[in-house]
Amino acid sequence: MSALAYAAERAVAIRAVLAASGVCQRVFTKLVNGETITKKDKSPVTIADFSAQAVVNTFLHQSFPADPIVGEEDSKDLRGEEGRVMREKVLELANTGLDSPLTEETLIETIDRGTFAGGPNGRMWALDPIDGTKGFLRGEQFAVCLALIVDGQVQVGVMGCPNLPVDAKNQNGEKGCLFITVKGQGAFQRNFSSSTETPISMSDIQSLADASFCESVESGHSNQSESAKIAQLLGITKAPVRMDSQCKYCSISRGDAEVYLRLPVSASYEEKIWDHASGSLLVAEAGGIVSDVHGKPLDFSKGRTLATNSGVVATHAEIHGKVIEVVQKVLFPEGKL
Ligand SMILES: Nc1ncnc2c1ncn2[C@@H]1O[C@H](COP(=O)(O)OS(=O)(=O)O)[C@@H](OP(=O)(O)O)[C@H]1O
Ligand SMILES: [Mg+2]
Ligand SMILES: [Mg+2]
Ligand SMILES: [Mg+2]
Repeated sequence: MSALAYAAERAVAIRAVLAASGVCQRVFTKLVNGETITKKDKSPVTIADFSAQAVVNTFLHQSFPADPIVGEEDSKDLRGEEGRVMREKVLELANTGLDSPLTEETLIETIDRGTFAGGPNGRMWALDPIDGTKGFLRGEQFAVCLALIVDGQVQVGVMGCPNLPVDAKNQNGEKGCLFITVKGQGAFQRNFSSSTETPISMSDIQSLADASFCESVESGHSNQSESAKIAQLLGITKAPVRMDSQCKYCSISRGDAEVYLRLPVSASYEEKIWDHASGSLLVAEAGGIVSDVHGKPLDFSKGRTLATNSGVVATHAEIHGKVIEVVQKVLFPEGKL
């Protein structure tokens, strides 16, 4: 029997995400004020974001040197005299996750391997070294997210969620889980502490009255008053589960909640491919459908953003049509798109 498709990519992605997750956990225990900087759009970035991108990019380059990477971060703030303090910290931290240490020069080069523009052709990796940086800073949920996209289709997704309980029913139990998926091969979860993988699937709810939904913690990332209206119209009575990062996709994929709503707050914001590539494949492989608010599939072939999509609606396949119908009614009451 021939080997499963993308077996090598899956294995390398697991090693890379575990190493980067370890770096993030080490940074968190050391994180102090002043090590967070803010980008032009006011989003935070920490030494952990840079270090984790350097670690993952190093693993990818070792195994797949020809593959381009669409990564969230770049080295701009680490260069020159202004960036020296930050650069030295990032170098030290990144090297805690690597067998062969990077130098200051190779660190910059490695981080900037993530500047690929994306597009419709060929292979590329999409990397969010820390998704949910705000959650990371609060000691709550964040995820290291890596996906392989081939000709615009996500083929492999691996997400490391260091603060996510391995069992949602035991919030005080072991934390740290990895979610793994390859197109056509299903969705799996394993603990950081063991390599045993367990298949996961979305919960097969019979009635929306029993459902609960996930959304962003940040009201600036998803319109929470509209999601409350949608929930009410759907007959959902449970309070929303607010969680940072693609842990939302992971949670619904293993049945902790049934619906993930990300409703656009501003018409001009384009979702980034690294915020959705791995999570959307995980949900699809766990029995769900992921689309934008119009029911259109997410299109990963348009560059670094989902330029032709608006928001995200992820649910079990059985209820997706119904949820989209209500989302449309609430967002576009006059039927205008
Ligand atoms: N305006 C707006 N609308 C939608 N999304 C935005 C917006 N601004 C930022 N971002 C992206 O949100 C990513 C974090 O998403 P979350 O779902 O984790 O939101 S939350 O911060 O937890 O509430 C976050 O990812 P990270 O930067 O990796 O944390 C951003 O890429
Ligand atoms: Mg960010
Ligand atoms: Mg992100
Ligand atoms: Mg990020």
